[in-house]
Amino acid sequence: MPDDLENWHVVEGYLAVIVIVAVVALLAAGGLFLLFRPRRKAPPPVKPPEAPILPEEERRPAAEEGEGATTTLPPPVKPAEPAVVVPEIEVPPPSAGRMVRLRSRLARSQSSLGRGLLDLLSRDRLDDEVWDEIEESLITADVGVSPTRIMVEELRTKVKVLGSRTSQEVRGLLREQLLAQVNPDLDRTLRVQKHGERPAVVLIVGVNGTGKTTTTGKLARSLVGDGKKVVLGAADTFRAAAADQLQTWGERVGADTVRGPEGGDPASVAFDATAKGIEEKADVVIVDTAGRLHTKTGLMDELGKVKRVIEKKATVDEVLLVLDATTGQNGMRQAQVFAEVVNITGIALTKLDGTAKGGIVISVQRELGVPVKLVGLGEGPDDLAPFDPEVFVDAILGD
Ligand SMILES: Nc1nc2c(ncn2[C@@H]2O[C@H](COP(=O)(O)OP(=O)(O)OP(=O)(O)O)[C@@H](O)[C@H]2O)c(=O)[nH]1
Repeated sequence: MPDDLENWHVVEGYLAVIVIVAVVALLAAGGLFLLFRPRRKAPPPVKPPEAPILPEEERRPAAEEGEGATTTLPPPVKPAEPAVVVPEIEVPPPSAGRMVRLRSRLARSQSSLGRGLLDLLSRDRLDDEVWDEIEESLITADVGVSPTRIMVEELRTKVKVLGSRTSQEVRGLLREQLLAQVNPDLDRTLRVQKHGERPAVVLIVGVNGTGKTTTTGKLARSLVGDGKKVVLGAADTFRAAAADQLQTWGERVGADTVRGPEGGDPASVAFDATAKGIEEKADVVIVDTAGRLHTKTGLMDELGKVKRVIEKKATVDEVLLVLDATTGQNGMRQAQVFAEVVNITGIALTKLDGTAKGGIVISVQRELGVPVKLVGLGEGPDDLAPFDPEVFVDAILGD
């Protein structure tokens, strides 16, 4: 074989080796690429749309219909247009006959006293022990020691004269005695008559918490019910809520309320209320005062000043002391402090529906020397009544 041919075979051998190596290298590189190729980032999971949150009452029927039940959603509620609130002026009933209307409330709270006394007085033998029991019943009902003694003495004498008694006679005797102590002859008319162009002024005094502001509001209603034009003065500047409360009472019956800044001078509010009453040609101005029993002189100064400034423009015709019937002797002591610092002309006895101790009517009149003119017989706006002694005594005795 010639040398050239031999060389050519050697070159061919080399070339084949190179090709094989190149193919193997390519395959290896491809495998490595597949193994380590960069991964494409997965897209974020798509969140299913959230179901609308329905109010409790709309969710409940769907649950009751069972799983898979379809619920028809109510059409979206259009927000209501803001309504213009026109306060409705109420027409309260007149004051006359209110105590008769509220008689059942009184009977409910007071008749146990009457029943007890009638039972004791109807016994065949009325010995000292029974008389002691009668005395105790009267004292427990807050009648007061000395009116109780007077009543028991009178009853003893009359029972002796009568001898045997029918239940009607016993009732008659007790009625007579109770009525005498309540005293139907006292003048209980509210002085709310206008003086020419000037309105009458009523000052409401008493300890806070006795129902003073409530009574002022109820009185305004009652006077409006009697056809009078009323202006209110919120001179209880000590308690901010009292002015709001009074204003609400006034708005309900169309009466304007004059108020001042919280903690301001009560006398200045009383003065402005009187001026407003004159300007509006009102019949009555009712001024609610603060009832802080800080010191007696402080109270005297405050109420004295309120009265003096009103009297620059009008006359204070009525000073009503509000007393909570449920507070018994404690309330009575506080009432006495007021009576010492201001000339009280009448008592408004509140919450008489909430106590069996109706005898307080007798004792408070006696202690303070002024008549009970108004009684509160409930929380309703028209549950304030002119006091009527006969209705009161009959409610105690029952039918
Ligand atoms: N049952 C009954 N509740 C009454 C009577 N008078 C007032 N009240 C209630 O007593 C509650 C308490 O009244 P008070 O705490 O004295 O409040 P107020 O009327 O603002 O009185 P002041 O604090 O004195 O201004 C209120 O819910 C009144 O409705 C009443 O004659 N009978």
